[in-house]
Order: sequence, then structure tokens, then C-alpha cells
Amino acid sequence: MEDTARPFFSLYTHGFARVAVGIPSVRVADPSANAERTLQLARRASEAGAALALFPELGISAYSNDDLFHQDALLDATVAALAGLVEASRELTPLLLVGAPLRFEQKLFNCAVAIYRGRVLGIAPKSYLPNYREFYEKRQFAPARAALAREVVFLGSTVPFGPDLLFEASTLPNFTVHAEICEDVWTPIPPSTYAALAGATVLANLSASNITIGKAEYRRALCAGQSGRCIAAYLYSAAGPGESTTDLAWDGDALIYENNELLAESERFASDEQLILGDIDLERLAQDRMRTTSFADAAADHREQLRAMRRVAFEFAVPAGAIALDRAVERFPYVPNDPLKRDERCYEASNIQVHGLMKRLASTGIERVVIGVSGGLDSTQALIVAARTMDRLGLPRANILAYTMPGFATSSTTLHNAHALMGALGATAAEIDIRPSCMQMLRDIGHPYASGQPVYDITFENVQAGERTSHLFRLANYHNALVLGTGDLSELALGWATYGVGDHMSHYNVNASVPKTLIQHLIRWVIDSGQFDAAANVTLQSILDTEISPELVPHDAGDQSKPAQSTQATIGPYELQDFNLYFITRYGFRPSKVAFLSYNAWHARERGEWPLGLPEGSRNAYDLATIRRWLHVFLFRFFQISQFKRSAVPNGPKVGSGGSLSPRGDWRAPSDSTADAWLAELRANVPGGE
Ligand SMILES: Nc1ncnc2c1ncn2[C@@H]1O[C@H](COP(=O)(O)OP(=O)(O)OC[C@H]2O[C@@H]([n+]3cccc(C(=O)O)c3)[C@H](O)[C@@H]2O)[C@@H](O)[C@H]1O
Ligand SMILES: Nc1ncnc2c1ncn2[C@@H]1O[C@H](COP(=O)(O)OP(=O)(O)OP(=O)(O)O)[C@@H](O)[C@H]1O
Ligand SMILES: NC(=O)CC[C@H](N)C(=O)O
Repeated sequence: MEDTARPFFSLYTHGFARVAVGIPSVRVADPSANAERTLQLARRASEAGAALALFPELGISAYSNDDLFHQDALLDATVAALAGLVEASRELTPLLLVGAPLRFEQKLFNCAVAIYRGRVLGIAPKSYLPNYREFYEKRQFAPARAALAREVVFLGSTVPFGPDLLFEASTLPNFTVHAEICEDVWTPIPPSTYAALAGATVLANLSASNITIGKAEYRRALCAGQSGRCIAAYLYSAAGPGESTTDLAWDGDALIYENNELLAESERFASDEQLILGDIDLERLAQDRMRTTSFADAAADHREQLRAMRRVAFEFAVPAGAIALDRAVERFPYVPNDPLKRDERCYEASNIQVHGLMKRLASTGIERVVIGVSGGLDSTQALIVAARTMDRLGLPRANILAYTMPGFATSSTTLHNAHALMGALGATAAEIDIRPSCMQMLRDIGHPYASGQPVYDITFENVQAGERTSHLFRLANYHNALVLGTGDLSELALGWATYGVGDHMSHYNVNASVPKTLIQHLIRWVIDSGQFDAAANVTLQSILDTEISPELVPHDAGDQSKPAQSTQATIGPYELQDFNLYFITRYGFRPSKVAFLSYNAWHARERGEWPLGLPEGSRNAYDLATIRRWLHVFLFRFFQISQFKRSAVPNGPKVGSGGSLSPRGDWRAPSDSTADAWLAELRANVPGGE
């Protein structure tokens, strides 16, 4: 039964919060009109289920009032307009942040007013008033530090006042909002830096910011940098249509960043008012802060100041029902959709692999490698890396001693591809039939296959994988070479390798931190960028088109040209398992959240809605039940039965920030844990199971 308070299909159930940034069309010195425009946009944000709506600096009066700011009529009208807005906010979903000039202690402050459902939660004045070039704010305003009181009476209530306020939703974990004002983020240490260190995840900037040539790019860099450095969301709203153009112009730039990533931006120079929305992954921010332990060190350095910051709790009424995530979730976290980024990623990954092997050969003084070539993806990628490495070291590719070793289940397609590839890349190629040595071992251990019985158990499989590895290591001794490992990150995650004397072991493994979906793409990239000749490309394409298989169990009868086993039928589609792997190891997300993200990435949709630049073969779709089923397999294999294999892996370079599973790299874990906590969470919180 689904938990109605936490519906699976709502983004709020999975640690997201929807935020809005509005750019109203203002009238200079007309607070009642401006409050009305602000309210209209706030209503739109509310209908969209937003938890926060941010508006520009001094938006209630307009920013460009100059000395009119010292007119009591304007200031009184501002307070009256705010009173109306506070009243109207009772019906609204989001916390509102609006900008207004407000008088306290016979000083005028440039303020952010936080309003939630009929109540002013607090008022944050601007800390840094620009007073250079086109800015004259010190002429009219006092800075936050000039305030004597920490609380003020506003609209009949006592409210906290200061730049140190953190608005904290008691009902939505990790939703803690801080407001600063325009120039504040231009300073070397913006107030939001302390707010983030004190726990604010959503940093909002009410801005005016006139536009001059080149400034938009700088603003983006500031907001991106602040969001990345603070591991936070950074929301920015520059004033737009209606501001005075007496001396300046305005572009209405609204931005939403999350941890250095742009989620949404308004159209600049639009004539109409705008509202942009972004779904912030609060849990991702919390996870990243938790694992970036230097963030905590920075907080410790300022602990007295951070402890003194004030937390204003409010009971945010989380919007009910299904609120679908409106944020692109890439299907291939290891292979970006954007073709430019993808090419760059392939270039980086392949160079990291090559550099790893170059160093190992140079430092050992060994000039040859031994590799088993199956005609499958992993050994193909490792062979390509070996060829590039020899080229870089000025050694002949003949120093790659490549062996294809057909066994009981090798298909003619993979055998042919293995030979063609070894030839095309110029390796020294040989074939060793492992069946006689396997039969010897099967006889020695008394396995029924030795007496003609068709018993294809794990022992039967591992005898073959073991014989191959045993041959490779002895060949390496014999030829003074290193055994090049081929096993990839996805296999390591799933424990899909034969331990010890098997494909698990090698002298150096260039693929150890490369997931299967990236290996596939690296081979595609090698083809597309014409790194080898046309004949090599035909073979590489054929390897990409072949069913992924360990080829350890033979066909009963019939067509022997294709692999009999399908890896993905047993352990699940690699595209789903790589998705699971990324979000579980990189962010530590709970299974239900991974399932929610996976559903958003992979569920069937109309043709026209497919993300652009999707890698080939990736137009598959999976329903929630399928996603759940393979996630269950992943969790069990990853957390319960495979860690012992990862605790003893050969050396190999870490390739992506998404992970290495080496105990010396990015993943240290006990080999005797249980998967119960993950499986129970999946069962309890993902609908559609048995
Ligand atoms: N926690 C733990 N700590 C220490 N040792 C542990 C252990 N759990 C099991 N073991 C031992 O390890 C054994 C299981 O490991 P292992 O011997 O590797 O055997 P196992 O994992 O059962 O089998 C290897 C699997 O990998 C597949 N494979 C092999 C080769 C290549 C490919 C491919 O396509 O890439 C796939 C193959 O089809 C098979 O399903 C157990 O029988 C037990 O003796
Ligand atoms: N017929 C074979 N000849 C030589 N080596 C083999 C053969 N079969 C497997 N191996 C070695 O064992 C490794 C593991 O086998 P596996 O089937 O997992 O890899 P693959 O075929 O290269 O890639 P993939 O699993 O992506 O199809 C191979 O990369 C290869 O080094
Ligand atoms: N309103 C402001 O604080 C503007 C100052 C900011 N440096 C800008 O150029 O946009």
C-alpha cells in the first residue's frame, strides 16, 4: 500500500524542492502596482507547487528610485503594499522573498523580507552597499552592520532582523534558505558563504544589477562559483522590465544553479515578466557536504560566528499529491548527452587509461603486455589502450602479445572478431585452445562434464575463466610481460567476474574504473573519430553489435555462431545497472530515490520527448516494475555478495568522479555486510513489487 503522505511520484518525497525566481514588470515608485505584479507571479509559483519564490532587490518600490527613496510617501506606500502581500500570502504555497526599502532606527535598509502564509518570518538587510561607478547606494541606505537591534517591529509583529537569518523548514529536511542582496555576492566573502557553512542549502540573491556588455557572463560565473563552493543551490533575480533607464538598462536575468550546474535561466531582455522554476536536489547537496569533509573543516574554523546565526523555523506545508519532477535526469550518468562533453569525456578517459599503463610499463622496465582477447567489449577496449600505449612509448605494437582462447562456448562470431581485431591493431596474435587443459582440470576435480554429462555449473564456468588467466600469467613470465586486466567497473560492482585465478586478477587493469556503458561509448568514439583504419572499424562495430556474454556455457544445439549466454538476462541491463551504480556509490542515495530518478530517466515517453543526442541503442524504456526488479538484483549483488572481490583488485587508474571501486581508490567497505537495509527500503517505498 502506498504511503499517501509520501507519494512515490512526488519530487518532495525524494528530497527535492521546487524553487521559483520571478522577474515582475515594475513601475518606478509604485509599490501597490509592484506588489500586485509580485503577487501574480507568486500565485503562478504556488500553482506549480514551489517551496520558494524569489523576487528582485527593492522590487516592491523598484530599484531605480535614487533620492526618491528618502520620500516618506514612497516608504509608507511600500509598507502598505507589503502588508497587502503578507495578507494575500495566506493562500500561497511558497516562502516568498521580496525586496523593499524599510526604515528602522531612523535608518533606511535595503531589505529582503521573508513571508510565509500570512507571516513575516524575518527581514534580512543588505550587508554590502555598492557605492562606486554607477552605484550610489550609500547615499540613501545604511548597511546591515549599522543596525543596533536584532529584532524589529514590523506590521505589528516582532520579527528577527539581520543578515544572519536561516529560514528552516521543519517539515522538509535540508530545506534551509538564506537571503542576501545583489552586491553581497560580489564581495570576497559573501554573507551566503557563512549561511552555507551554517547549513543553508538554498542561497537566494535578490538583485537589481543593471546590465552592461559582458556582465551577464560574469554574473553566471559568480553564481555558479558560489553554488559550487558552498555546495548549495544559488538563486539569482536581476531587475527587469519597467526599471528606470535614466542612466542604466536592465535585463531581467534570473538564474538557478545547483552545485555549479545551471538548472534554469530566464530569457534576458524580455519585454514581459517571467517566472523560472527549478527542482533542487536537497539530498544531493546534503550528501555532497557530508562526504566533502573539508566543508566541515571550514565550518569549524568559523564556528563561533556560525553558532550565533539565527534559525527561523517554519512549518512548510508540503504540497500534496504527485508532483512530477521537472528536471532532466540523464540516462547515462557516465556518458553525457551533450556530444561535445561526451567527446571530451572520451578523450579524458582514454588518456587516463593510457597514462596509467605507460607509467606502469616505464617504472617496471617491462616492454610487453599479455592480453586475452575474447571479441567482447572489455578486452577490445583494453587492447585499444595497449595499442595507444605502445604508440606513446615508441614501442612496436607487436609487443602486445594477444591471445584468443576459445573454450567450450566460444561462438564463431566472437572468435572471428577477436582475430580480426588483433590483426587490425597490429598485435602479435595467437590462438590457444583451452579445452584440453580445462578437461584435465575437470577430470582432476571429478566434475561430471569430464565423463560426458552436460553439467554447466559455476565450477564449469570458472574452470574456463581460470584456465585462461592461468595461461596468461605463465605467458607473462615466459615473455617478460605484464598481464593486462580487462574487467570493468560495472562487473566489479556486480561481482560478475571469476575470483582470484580468473578474469578478476591481472598485473594492471586499465578498465577497473570504467563502467560498461562508457566502454561501449569509448569504442563508438574510436570508430567515429577514425582512430584506426576502416577494417578495424568494421570489426569494432561488429563487437558493439554482439550480445554481451561470458561465453562460458555452450548452446544445447542449433546456431553456434552467436553467444549462448546473455549477461544482461542474468544481471540486468547494464544501462540500468550503471545508473544504479552511479547514484548509489557517488551520492549514497536510498534505493527508492534511485528508483525515482531511474523512472524519470527511463520510463517510456512520446518519441518527440527523447533527450537530444542520446547515445545509440538507448531508446529503450523501462517501467517501474522492471527498474525495481533490477535494482533489487543490484542491491543484493553489490552490498551482499561482491565486496570481497573488490577488496582484492589489481592496480588501475581511477577514471571518473563517478567512481572507482578499488579499496585504495574510492570505495572501502566490509566484505561481510548484509544488503537487508537496502532491500527493505526498496520493498517498503517503491510501488509495483511482488
Ligand atoms: N565474502 C566472501 N569472502 C571471501 N570469499 C567468498 C565470499 N563470498 C564468496 N566467497 C568465495 O568465492 C566464491 C565465489 O566467487 P567466484 O569463484 O568468483 O564465483 P562466482 O562469483 O560464483 O562466479 C563467477 C561469476 O562470474 C561470471 N563471469 C565469470 C567470468 C567472466 C564473466 C564476464 O562476463 O565478464 C562473468 C560467471 O558467469 C559467474 O556467474 C564462492 O564459491 C566462495 O568460495
Ligand atoms: N575466448 C577468449 N579468449 C581470450 N580471452 C578471453 C576469452 N574469453 C574471455 N577472455 C578473457 O577474460 C576476460 C573476461 O571475459 P568477459 O567475457 O568478461 O570479457 P569481454 O568478453 O572482453 O567483455 P564483455 O564482458 O564486455 O563482453 C576477457 O576480457 C578476456 O581478457
Ligand atoms: N544592486 C547592486 O548591488 C548591484 C551591484 C553589483 N555589483 C552589480 O553590478 O550588479
